[in-house]
Amino acid sequence: MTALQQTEPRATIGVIGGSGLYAMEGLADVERVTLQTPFGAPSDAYVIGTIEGYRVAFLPRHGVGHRLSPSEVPSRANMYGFRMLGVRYLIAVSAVGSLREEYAPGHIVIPDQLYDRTKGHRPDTFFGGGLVAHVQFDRPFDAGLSDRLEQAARAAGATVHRGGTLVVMEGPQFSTLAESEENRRRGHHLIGMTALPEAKLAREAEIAYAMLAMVTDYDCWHPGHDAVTVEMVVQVLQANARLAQDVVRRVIPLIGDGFDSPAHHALATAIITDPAVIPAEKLAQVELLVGKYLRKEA
Ligand SMILES: CSC[C@H]1O[C@H](OP(=O)(O)O)[C@H](O)[C@@H]1O
Ligand SMILES: Nc1ncnc2[nH]cnc12
Repeated sequence: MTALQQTEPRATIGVIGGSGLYAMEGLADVERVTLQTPFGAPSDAYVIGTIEGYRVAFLPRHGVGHRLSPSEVPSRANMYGFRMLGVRYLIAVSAVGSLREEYAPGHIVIPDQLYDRTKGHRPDTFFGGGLVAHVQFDRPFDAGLSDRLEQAARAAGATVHRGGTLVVMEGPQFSTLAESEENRRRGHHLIGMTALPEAKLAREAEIAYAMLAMVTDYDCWHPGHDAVTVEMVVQVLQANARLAQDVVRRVIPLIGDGFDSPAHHALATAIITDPAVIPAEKLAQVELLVGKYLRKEA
């Protein structure tokens, strides 16, 4: 299927899988949807299927086979594509390093803050080009969705930590010891490479976004650990693959038919440009996101 705007809602719940989570288990009535968006092609085809009676759209962030580095993940296309499918609740699964003794490998964290240490090269907004919008981002994760994720993770028997700041680095190299120690001094709890700009774009697409962070290693600061390796990360992910799948399966019915989220109204107070001066091509590009607000103004 190729379409640039939403035609029919196909799923209101989405899951974006990170390292080690390239497919979702237990989906019934599966369809694969290949989308082209005004912001390019997403990481892979979306796989849509039914879990516990609800349609869910899954996308592997790095593509099947893990072809895309963190800097190459096309987050604008990925988030726009989810919105084209009708997704309004997105669970982001991510492998993260721990910067705190108490957040041990194998644990699950539902972070509540982000700190941007990417290098500014990743396209991180749908706006600009004649249409300026400034969404709020003081609370990057949706509280209601995080509550449900926490409940699901506890029900699955995981060791769960609620809250924590995830610092997002550019990568793909892991941190130096000096960087890891500085991240700890700054009070950060976790480190990863992909939550930004993904979370910002979900907000601009008015999708409620929460993260299931799987702790895979202690980064390099921990005296009891050698430098982090991909082998180490993959080993912990493999040992916890079933747990991640179980948490995701359990959170779907908790989201159910949905709930109101501030994220769903993120653009209501964000657009500053006079509709009369927005270029037609720009409007066409983001009609799916802003159409309802601009039509109201007209
Ligand atoms: C394989 S270790 C580093 C890699 O894993 C994480 O990916 P994701 O967030 O998609 O699970 C991390 O951000 C790096 O991209
Ligand atoms: N130590 C680490 N640093 C950055 N991203 C990670 N993803 C998993 N472990 C990580």
